[in-house]
Amino acid sequence: MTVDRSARTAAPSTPDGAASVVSMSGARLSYGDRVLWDGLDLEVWPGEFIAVLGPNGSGKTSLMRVLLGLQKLSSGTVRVAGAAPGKGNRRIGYIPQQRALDPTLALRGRDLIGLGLDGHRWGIGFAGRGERARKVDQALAEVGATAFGDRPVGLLSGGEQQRLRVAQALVNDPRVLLCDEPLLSLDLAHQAAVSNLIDARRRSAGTAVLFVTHEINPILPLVDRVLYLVDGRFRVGSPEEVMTSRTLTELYGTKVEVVRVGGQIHVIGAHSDLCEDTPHHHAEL
Ligand SMILES: Nc1ncnc2c1ncn2[C@@H]1O[C@H](COP(=O)(O)OP(=O)(O)OP(=O)(O)O)[C@@H](O)[C@H]1O
Repeated sequence: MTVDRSARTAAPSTPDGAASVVSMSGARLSYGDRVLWDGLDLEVWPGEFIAVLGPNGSGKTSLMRVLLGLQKLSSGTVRVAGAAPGKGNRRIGYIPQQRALDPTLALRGRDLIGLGLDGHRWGIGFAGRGERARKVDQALAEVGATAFGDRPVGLLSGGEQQRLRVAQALVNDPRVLLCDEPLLSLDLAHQAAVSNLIDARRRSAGTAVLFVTHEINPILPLVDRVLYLVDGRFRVGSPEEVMTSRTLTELYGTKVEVVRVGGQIHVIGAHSDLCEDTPHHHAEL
């Protein structure tokens, strides 16, 4: 399915009559007195790429957890791939925040990817061993991991492990791909490779992408809409609508400058934890 994104960037509608794959209405999440977000209405359409931005602790990972069915909303409703979160998990791919795997883990890369196909089931594996192996090989090749697919994952570099996580998330053709800072620890070449892979998949298969990041620039050309969370407030819209000095000043409640240089967006403000000013994402392995 090829998706016309231009028709949907500013005002989400259903140009091809497709149903949204994520639907949140009046969603509120609070921990005790602390409100992470409230009144969140969000429809995400097949093939759409949404960047989820916000400073530390603004509730980006918590949003992922709600969509995965790991965290209940305080109020409001949420549906993912046409079902309550947790029920439709097989249609959700998830790339978690990078954490180094245990060096003693006796699991090969191809086993990790295989878990994305049938890890939710006990006993009987994916129908047809040949078909399963073919899908795993294809997923390994897509992330350029064929050469290390048979090595124990715990002995791989952080970037190699991350590429396997991407393959695992995509191997089951998810309708929704949730990415929690998937480019962290990747060098620039692999940041581009992983971004392009995700982009190609959503264009060819209509997979919707929610992509949590502190830095929008590496993915800016791919982004249809931004969901920007700050201290209980949020804005949703195209990068041109949201990433402006006026909007971010309103959101942060303090003077923020958005500067565009050479096709990149830089956010400059009083907070040290503002998005896009954190260069650690470019760390080499
Ligand atoms: N189960 C929980 N109970 C209480 N507070 C929680 C719980 N889970 C998260 N929080 C708090 O909610 C806030 C939002 O956390 P979350 O991990 O969603 O933020 P984030 O935007 O992903 O942050 P970061 O950019 O640092 O990864 C944090 O202050 C966190 O401590």
